[in-house]
Amino acid sequence: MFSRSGVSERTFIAIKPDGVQRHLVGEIVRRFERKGFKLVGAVCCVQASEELLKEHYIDLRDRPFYGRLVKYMSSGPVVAMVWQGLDVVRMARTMIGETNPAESKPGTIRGDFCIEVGKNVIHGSDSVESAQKEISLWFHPEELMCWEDAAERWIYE
Ligand SMILES: Nc1ncnc2c1ncn2[C@@H]1O[C@H](COP(=O)(O)OP(=O)(O)OP(=O)(O)O)[C@@H](O)[C@H]1O
Repeated sequence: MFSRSGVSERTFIAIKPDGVQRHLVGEIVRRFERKGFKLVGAVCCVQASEELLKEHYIDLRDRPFYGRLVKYMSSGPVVAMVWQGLDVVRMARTMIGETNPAESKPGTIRGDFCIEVGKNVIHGSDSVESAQKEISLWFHPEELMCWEDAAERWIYE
């Protein structure tokens, strides 16, 4: 197992129903893989319950779009994933872009693949604490894999 401290940081990434419907799953997974991050958990095509989504977005419960957001997220299958690597929470947010795709730079996922905030194709945890909470909400501990990535010695110094 690669032992550098920090490499074991994990983040929760979900491809939202519009990302699945628009056939972006392969493209998004490819970006995270090619960056060098390690996939340690995935539930491909899960229909999230309203109960889970309300808990996931609990911090936004007073926002006017909360009901619409829960409906959008439960409107079709999502792909839920856990990615691991050095500083992965922050770097994944950089790869994803701004909440509003219109403010996201080309080269980011939202900058390249979507237009409106209410259909922004992907979720990524915004802090290490949120990632821990979200991972435990969406996954049982035994669903997460510890595995040795042979490429790690070519990714980290
Ligand atoms: N003004 C809005 N109108 C409609 N939906 C919105 C609006 N603002 C945010 N949302 C939706 O709520 C989600 C969560 O909002 P938040 O402010 O936490 O942004 P985020 O952290 O970039 O997004 P996410 O948590 O999905 O990664 C957004 O990704 C988007 O789908």
